[in-house]
Amino acid sequence: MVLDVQNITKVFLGKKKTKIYANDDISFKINEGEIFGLMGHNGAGKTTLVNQIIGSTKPTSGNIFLKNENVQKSPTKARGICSVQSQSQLPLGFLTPAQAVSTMGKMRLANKEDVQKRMNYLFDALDIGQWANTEGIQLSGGIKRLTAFCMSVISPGELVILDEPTNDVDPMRRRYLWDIIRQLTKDGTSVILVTHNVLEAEKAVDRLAILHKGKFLVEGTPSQIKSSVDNKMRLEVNLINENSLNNLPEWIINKNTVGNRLIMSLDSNSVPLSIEWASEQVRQNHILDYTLSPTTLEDVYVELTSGKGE
Ligand SMILES: Nc1ncnc2c1ncn2[C@@H]1O[C@H](COP(=O)(O)OP(=O)(O)OP(=O)(O)O)[C@@H](O)[C@H]1O
Repeated sequence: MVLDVQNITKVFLGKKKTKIYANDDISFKINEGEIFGLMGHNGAGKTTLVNQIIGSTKPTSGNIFLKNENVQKSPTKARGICSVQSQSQLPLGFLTPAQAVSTMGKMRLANKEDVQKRMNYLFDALDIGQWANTEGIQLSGGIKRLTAFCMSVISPGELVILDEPTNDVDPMRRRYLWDIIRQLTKDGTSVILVTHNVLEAEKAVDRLAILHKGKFLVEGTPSQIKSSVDNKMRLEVNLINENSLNNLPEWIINKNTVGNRLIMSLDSNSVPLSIEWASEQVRQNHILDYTLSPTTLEDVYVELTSGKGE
C-alpha cells in the first residue's frame, strides 16, 4: 500500500471563530499502480486533503501514512515519496520548459543523463518539443500546464498527485498525457487525480471518491459508484426553447437543465413510456431530439451533490 489516510479531520477557524470542517473524518487507502480520483465542488476540501498528504498542513486529528511512514512524524521522508502538480499555473518567468524540467530532475537527485533522456521522452510523447527552449512568458496556458506536468513526472515519486493536470490542454495532448500516466502506473507509480472533470475521471481512474463539505459522499470504482443509483437511465432532450416543455411526466426521478438541454433520470422499467413520451414531444415540436442511455458518472455526481452545493 502506498497511502493510508486514517480518520483525517481538519478544522479551520473562520470569521468570528466559527469552525470550518474542511475535512471531516476521511479514511481511504491507495495501492501501488492505482489511479485514484478525488472529485468535488469548489471548497469541498480537496486541496486541504492533498496538503495534509504531502505534509504541508497538519491534520486537526487522524493520521496519514505514506509507505508506512507517518507524514506528521517524518514529513521530509514522506514528501520524498510524493510528486505534485498543483492547480495554480507555474510562474515560469523567463525559464524555458527544458530549464524548468531539468532543474526539477536535478532537485530530485536524478542522474543528469537520465534526466535528459526522460525529458526528451516526455517532450516527444506530449509533442511539445518545439517549445522546449521558449521562455515561459511566451508560452500558452496549455504548454505551461504541460511543463508543470513534466516537472512532476521527470523523476516521479511513488505517489504522483495531479491537480487538474489537463486544464487548458487540447484534446490530443490530453490523450498523450494520459498515455504517460498509464505507463507510470504500469511501472508501479500510484496517482491521485484531483479534478472537476467528471467525464475525464470516469475514463481515467481506477477508483474515485466524491468529496462534499469535507466528507466522502461515496467511494469506489466508477461502475460501483454508478450502481449506487442502481437501474437508472438518463433521458437527455434538446429543447426548442427553455419554455417549450412545461409538464414533465411523473416517472421522472430527477432533472437538471444545462442551457437548452434537459437531462432527466428515470427507472429502467420506465424506458418504454419514456420513448413514447419523447417521440410525442418531437412530433409536437416541443423538443428537437432526445437520447436515452445508461446513467453516467456525471449524472451520479450531480444527483449526489445536487441541492447540497454552497
Ligand atoms: N487556511 C484556511 N483558513 C480558513 N479556511 C480555509 C483555509 N483553507 C481552506 N479553507 C476552507 O476550507 C474549505 C475547503 O477548502 P479547499 O481549498 O480544500 O477546497 P477545494 O475542494 O480544494 O476547492 P477548489 O476546487 O475550489 O480548489 C473551504 O471552505 C475553504 O474556504
